[in-house]
Amino acid sequence: MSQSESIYEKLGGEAAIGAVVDIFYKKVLADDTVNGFFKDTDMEKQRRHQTKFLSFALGGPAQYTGASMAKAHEGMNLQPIHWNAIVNHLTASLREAGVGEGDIDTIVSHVATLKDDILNK
Ligand code: HEM
Repeated sequence: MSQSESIYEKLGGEAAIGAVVDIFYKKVLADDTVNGFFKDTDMEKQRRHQTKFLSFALGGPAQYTGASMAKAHEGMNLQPIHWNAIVNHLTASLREAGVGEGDIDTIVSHVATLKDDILNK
């Protein structure tokens, strides 16, 4: 186990992410605080989005070639209430998927570094 192993690798890579994606996806779409942002997003795109989202949040491989976080959320004018909802769904999904509390703390700390890039864009 290398010292640089990311949480993404530790959880089992892309396959393990799939389980979390399904849980997270259901929670996000069931939540009126945030589901409106995804109303024009089709299922296929949604799944890809969530997989990228989680890979990004978990420090996955540098295979992500999409927009910067500021660019990806440009024009959405996301506010703290939306941010908190997403982070809460992420935390609950990781917990349900059996990820340990220590790893969840690490993930939430990492995601927090993206906050300024994502809000008010
Ligand atoms: C927790 C931190 C977040 C991360 C790591 C994240 C990650 C991403 C990624 C990787 C993309 C795809 C960009 C691309 O394909 O070029 C994206 C797009 C998007 N994000 Fe986020 N995001 C976060 C927070 C949020 C929040 C708080 C909301 C709204 C409640 C949101 C709503 C969206 C929407 C609507 C899209 C576009 C989906 C589409 O392509 O139709 N994101 N995000």
